[in-house]
Amino acid sequence: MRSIRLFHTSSTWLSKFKLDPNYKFKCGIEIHTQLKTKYKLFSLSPTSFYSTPNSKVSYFDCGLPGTQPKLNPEALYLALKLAVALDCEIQQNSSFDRKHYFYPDQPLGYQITQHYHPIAKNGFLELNSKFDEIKNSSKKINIEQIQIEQDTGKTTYDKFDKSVKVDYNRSNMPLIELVTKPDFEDLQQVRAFVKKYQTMVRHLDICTGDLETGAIRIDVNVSVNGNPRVEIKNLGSNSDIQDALKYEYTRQVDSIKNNEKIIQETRGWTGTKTVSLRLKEDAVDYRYVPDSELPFINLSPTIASDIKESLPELPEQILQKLTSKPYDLELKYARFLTENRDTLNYYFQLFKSVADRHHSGKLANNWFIHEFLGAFTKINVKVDLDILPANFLADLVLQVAEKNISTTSARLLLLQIIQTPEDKGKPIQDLIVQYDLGSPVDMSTEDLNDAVSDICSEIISNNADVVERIKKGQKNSIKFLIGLAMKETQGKVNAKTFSEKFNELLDL
Ligand SMILES: Nc1ncnc2c1ncn2[C@@H]1O[C@H](COP(=O)(O)OP(=O)(O)OP(=O)(O)O)[C@@H](O)[C@H]1O
Ligand SMILES: [Mg+2]
Ligand SMILES: [Mg+2]
Repeated sequence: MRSIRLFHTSSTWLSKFKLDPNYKFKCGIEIHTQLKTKYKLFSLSPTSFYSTPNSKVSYFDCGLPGTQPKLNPEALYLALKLAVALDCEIQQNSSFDRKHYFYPDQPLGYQITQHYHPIAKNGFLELNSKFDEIKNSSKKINIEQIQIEQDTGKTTYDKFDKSVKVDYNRSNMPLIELVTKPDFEDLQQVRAFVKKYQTMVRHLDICTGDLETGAIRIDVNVSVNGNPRVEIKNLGSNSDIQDALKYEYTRQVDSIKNNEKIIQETRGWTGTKTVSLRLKEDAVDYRYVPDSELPFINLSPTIASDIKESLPELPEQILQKLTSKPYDLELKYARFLTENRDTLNYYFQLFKSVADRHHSGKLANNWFIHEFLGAFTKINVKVDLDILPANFLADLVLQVAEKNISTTSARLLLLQIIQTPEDKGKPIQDLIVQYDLGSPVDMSTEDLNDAVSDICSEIISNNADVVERIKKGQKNSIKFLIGLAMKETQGKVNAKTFSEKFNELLDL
């Protein structure tokens, strides 16, 4: 199989950075995840991602006096899905608290969160070297808790009129904060955990899973050799997380070597280094109090098992399935498919559609991953699966399998379809006719056999040097001759026919 750029194998850059065995790295992370609900957490304004600033704001979202919160049950349901998928203990009773601080993006003067009684506790996510890029064979990351909370608005500094602008569209959007125990022992584990978490929230369909858009925001806490922890807030990409961790670990190790005291503090990441934002002594006193307007959440004792039954297959189960019979995909391709639900669904449909028509579904593997997705990469176009529905790609695969069209023609047709919007949705059979790609397949006809013989003979006489090489044992050079013949016939005759003919004519 040809390899294409869509896939990365292992991350060699990670191995360049080494922890010093004398300085023990310890890390715990906090993940904020924006839930994909229709409405906001405590109001009926629609959630919005790309709307005009301040166009999706209700009275409650901007903290007008007299307005009251009402919990959106969809947010609760999505949080529970994640909690169950991570094997957390769902708390039958939980409640909301007010975390006070004053900032323009927080119009209520406090954030509603779950400080004293979160919705779920004590879960875990297991990493293993079969499916995750970690050094040990397995590593369990314990989850301390999952809490539901509101997002804040967004402030931006406008350079032109030198003012700070506030957009309340994000205010009161539903978030969950997941807090892990400080179980990470190296950087690979953090990276693998975040990746696995991203894939999981996408599969559960509770969040887009993207760090770059801010749908997931991560704070990391690092300590070395039992010294106080330092928190680095708001890391926006996987590489920022890795770079910030490397920088902070090295900084702390150097401090210890220089006998400097490490203090508990919160730092920010500038893109090249971490800088102090505030020390523990200056920590804000949040004056947590239970929210007086929101009732307790009381859940049925069977809620965890009920939700468990309704969960889709989790990414790890899917990977297991894709790498075993009948799919038998290589792990890197299985991983690629698992990262995107639409791609995965397309693959399963294609596989089934080919298998249903009495062919090995495995024919689909190469055609989907290398030929179809590869064609987009080849011409540098964003993958759009709608261009060719799965059952149509299955038609094409079968046309090739039944030798009604050559592999070369099928490849050309895929490129053509991708670049021609008018071809979208047209049946494959019609396109084969439209582009005159049907091969004169009937090899029983003497005419065709003669035509193939003529073409091959001519190529042989025009390429004496290649023929000599083949005769001397470089059998592979025959591919060059086949290529010339295919070009001559514009891919209408398949490679196997030419291969047989060349072998016959050259007495191989
Ligand atoms: N010694 C340690 N070294 C590294 N990380 C630690 C250590 N002790 C605790 N942590 C991590 O610090 C994080 C603490 O998060 P938590 O949300 O409980 O508190 P916080 O950071 O003080 O609160 P806030 O949500 O306001 O930032 C957890 O992820 C935990 O695993
Ligand atoms: Mg926290
Ligand atoms: Mg924190």
